[in-house]
Amino acid sequence: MPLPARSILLRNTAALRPTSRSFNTSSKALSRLRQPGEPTGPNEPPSHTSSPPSKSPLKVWPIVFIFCAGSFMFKKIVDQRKEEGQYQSRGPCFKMPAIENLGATTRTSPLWSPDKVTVIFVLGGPGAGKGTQCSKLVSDYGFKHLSAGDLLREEQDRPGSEFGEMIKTYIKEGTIVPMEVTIQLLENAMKKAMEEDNKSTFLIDGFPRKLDQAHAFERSVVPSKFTLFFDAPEDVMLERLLDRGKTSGRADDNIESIKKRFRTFVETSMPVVDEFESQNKVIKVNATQTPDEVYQDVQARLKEWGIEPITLKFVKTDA
Ligand SMILES: Nc1ncnc2c1ncn2[C@@H]1O[C@H](COP(=O)(O)OP(=O)(O)OP(=O)(O)O)[C@@H](O)[C@H]1O
Ligand SMILES: O=c1ccn([C@@H]2O[C@H](COP(=O)(O)O)[C@@H](O)[C@H]2O)c(=O)[nH]1
Repeated sequence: MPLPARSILLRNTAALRPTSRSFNTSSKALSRLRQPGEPTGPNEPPSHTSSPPSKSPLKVWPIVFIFCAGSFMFKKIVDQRKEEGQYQSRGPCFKMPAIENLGATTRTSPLWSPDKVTVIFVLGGPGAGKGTQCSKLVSDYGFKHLSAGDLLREEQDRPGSEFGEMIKTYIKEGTIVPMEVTIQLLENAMKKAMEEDNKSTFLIDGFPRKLDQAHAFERSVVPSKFTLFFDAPEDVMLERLLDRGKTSGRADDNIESIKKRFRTFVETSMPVVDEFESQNKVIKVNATQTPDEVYQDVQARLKEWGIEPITLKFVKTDA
């Protein structure tokens, strides 16, 4: 802030001059001889009316100094709060300017039409089996699978990423990374899959985890077709996650992080499912069954939405 603060100061110096008369020794001397409101001389108006501003720059320095010190202290406090906000476990109170500058969420109309680009959101509690089912769908339906969590972990580990540390903290705490980052990562990955692999149907796994993400994505990227929701109770998910944690190497597959993730899921992510449900855009599947049983249900439900597998069967021939 040094420059704006200085330019304000320069403008204010002129504005402050009239009031600085009280610091002028000659004015002080005169006021000692006068009663309040008494004219300052035979041809002078009473003292409560304005008199010409003093030209001496010396008189404004105390005010300039106080202003500078105040601005400096204010900037220090703002900087400190920004830093604290970035590492708060329940989400930041200040966003980094760099995040605000990310373009994906600033559009007021969608980048793509739902006629050209199909997005299926995949939601469910941590460990419900979203990733497992997405893998199966990819091989049978040719969808492009994009996991928001995987994209965030990739960005976290990318050398030189300005968001790496922040993402790490949010993931460990099981809270939701500011939507600007996640939506930009998703948009980039979608563009890449369209350009390089000619994909136009996306399974977006583990997103949107918060209402603001859902609204921003549908407003600025593309409206979703529907949401595939994998439903399982916490005890089932906990057992799966602890088991996965033995080999996953994930920083959040431990009991402390899992509890926080469950809480975030109930408080922050379920409202997203409820909102889509109210729009009749949710396919809910019982995720406590075996992976194959869950998948059978998924396939049956997709068929109801007119979505069929594209799997090519290779038949062995004699030639
Ligand atoms: N239906 C199932 N029955 C038993 N185990 C399952 C089932 N589906 C997935 N799993 C196992 O549970 C663990 C979590 O599955 P998966 O990674 O697919 O869940 P997820 O919903 O994507 O989790 P997260 O949200 O944490 O990424 C994995 O170890 C997986 O092998
Ligand atoms: O939209 C999202 C998706 C994920 N996160 C963070 O990542 C972790 C892990 O996500 P998984 O889907 O389990 O891989 C999640 O707990 C969040 O901290 C996010 O912030 N926003």
